[in-house]
This record gives sequence, structure tokens and C-alpha cells, in this order.
Amino acid sequence: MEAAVASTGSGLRCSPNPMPKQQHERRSARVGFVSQPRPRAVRCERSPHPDARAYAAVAVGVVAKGREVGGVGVERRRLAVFVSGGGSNFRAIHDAALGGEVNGDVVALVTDKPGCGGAEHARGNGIPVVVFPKSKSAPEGVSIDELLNALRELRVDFILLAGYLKLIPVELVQEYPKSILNIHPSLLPAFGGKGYYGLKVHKAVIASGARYSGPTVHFVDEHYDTGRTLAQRVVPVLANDTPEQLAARVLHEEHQVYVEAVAALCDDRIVWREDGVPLIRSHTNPDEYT
Ligand SMILES: Nc1nc2c(c(=O)[nH]1)N[C@@H](CN(C=O)c1ccc(C(=O)N[C@@H](CCC(=O)O)C(=O)O)cc1)CN2
Ligand SMILES: NCC(=O)N[C@@H]1O[C@H](COP(=O)([O-])[O-])[C@@H](O)[C@H]1O
Repeated sequence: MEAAVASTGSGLRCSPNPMPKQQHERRSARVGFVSQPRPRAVRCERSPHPDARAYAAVAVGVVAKGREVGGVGVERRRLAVFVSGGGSNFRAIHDAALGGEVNGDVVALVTDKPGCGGAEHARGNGIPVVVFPKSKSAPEGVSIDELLNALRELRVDFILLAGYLKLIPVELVQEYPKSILNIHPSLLPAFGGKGYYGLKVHKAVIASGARYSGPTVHFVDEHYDTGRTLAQRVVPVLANDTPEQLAARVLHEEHQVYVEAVAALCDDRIVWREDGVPLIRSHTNPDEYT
């Protein structure tokens, strides 16, 4: 559903971020949400934590109480974060949500590595953990249909990939149009695509002789790292940098640029230029776009 193209005060011709059909249905369902349905536990991994299902039931129970609103009648968005590792970007987003910088709540953590640091942080904060996909090392994982049902039950508005190392299936990309973001540790399109993750990215950047690097926040399509770029930050690559040193410099900027991008997404401050480039409208100056 595309809105009519509008022209902004700054002369940009943009269309507001159209509310995807599914999101509209999700929102309208929420608006008409009057009864207290029986809370249904989101299927979670078998966890050493005996109360994992209780967490999920409570989480769904809280979800069943209806919409949380942040501020004066500003509806808070519901976020699912996907991780495979330590989860520092997840923690930065979660902290920003708790602190009010992001008008949203993390309502689900999805991982292919149930023992990873991101999953541990989620469990410690009562956030349901869903294991996806199923694998030999994670037999408790759910199927794509079960994942879609869990995200619908939790009425997730946006999906945030944060160090998730598996390809997001096209079914999920189609269910969440213009509603999935990823953070990548290089200046895409350089050093992106299959095989470019973690320290591999920074090793390639250093080997190339590039003088600058930095994180990219982009929308997710059905291929690795080819979705529309939303935001980037630049850091220097120093002559004697190790991959670990460059990784740490980039990661510091990732936390900031991802929180800013997610805040804009939750505030409906993403506008799409006529040529399909997504822009962030400043939250302080409505005529300023980056
Ligand atoms: N449909 C999409 N799925 C994912 C995207 C995306 O843009 N579209 N981004 C990735 C994150 N990512 C880079 O930002 C990325 C992650 C992993 C790989 C990769 O080569 N993975 C290996 C498997 C690694 C493992 O299982 O340990 C592979 O596929 O062979 C490249 C880029 C998340 N998903
Ligand atoms: N191509 C995907 C990729 O390499 N993602 C990178 O994995 C790290 C996850 O760190 P975190 O778990 O501490 O957020 C981050 O540097 C992120 O950019």
C-alpha cells in the first residue's frame, strides 16, 4: 500500500513509510482488541531455566492485556531482535527501549544459538527466547511457520537483526515489508554478502587498504546485505589496526547508529524518497533528513 507522494518543506519529494498491510491488520486487530484472550505460551527452547515457559506465558499474558502506550497516547512498537552471539547491539536497543530513547518494547529474542550471550540477556530480563531455525545443534528450534505464528501472537511490528548469522527466509521478508532492519559492520555495499560476517569483515577491510570503515543499518530483503541503506557511520582504519581493534571501533558506532535508526522506525520518522531511498527525519528539526 503506497501513500501518495508528498513534498516536504526541504523540497524533498517523499512518501511516508506506508504501513504494510500486515502491520495495518496487526494494528487494527490491536485497536479492536477488547477481550482478555487466554494467554498462550510462545513455544520456547527447552531451557535449564525451569521457568522459561512461565516467562513466555507471563510475557504473552502481558501482551494479552492489550496495548502498552508510551508518552501521551503514542503507541509503543513491538520489537523482535534476532541474534547469534554476544548481543551487545541487542542490549543497546533494549537499554534504549527501557530508557525511553526508543518508543518500543523488545517482546521476543530469536536466535539460532540458544546458549549465546544475547539469549542469556533475554532470559535474565524475562524476554521470551525463540530458537530458529531448527538444527542438529538446536533441535528445539521452530519451523518458519511456527516462527511466523509466534511473531503474530506477540504482535511484533518490527524485526531487528543484530549479529544474526542465518539467512532470513523470504516468507519472513514478505510478512514484514519495510519492517526488518539489519546492522552490518562495514560501509555497504563494500565488504558485504555471503561469507562477510564478524571478524571476516574487518580482516577484509584491512587487507584491502581501505582508510575508512564503519557500520551500515539497512532494510532487509531476501539476499544478504542488499537491502536499502538507511544509515551509516564512518570510522578511520589505522595503519596498524588489528581486526579486533577495528571491530571494537566499528562496534562502538554500531550501538549509536542502530539505536538512532530504531528510534526513528518506532517514531514513524522513516520516509521513502521517490527513487526508493529511505531517509530518517530528524526528531528535532522536521525539515532535516539524513
Ligand atoms: N535475508 C537476509 N538475511 C540476513 C541478512 C540480510 O541482509 N538478508 N543479513 C544477515 C546478517 N549478515 C550481514 O549483515 C550476514 C550474516 C551471515 C552471513 C553468512 O555468510 N553466513 C554464513 C553462515 C554463518 C554461520 O552459520 O555461522 C552462510 O550463510 O554461509 C552473511 C551476512 C542476517 N540474515
Ligand atoms: N554480517 C553480520 C555481522 O557481521 N554482524 C555483526 O556481528 C556483530 C554482532 O555483535 P553483537 O552480538 O555484540 O551485537 C556486530 O559487529 C554486527 O555488525
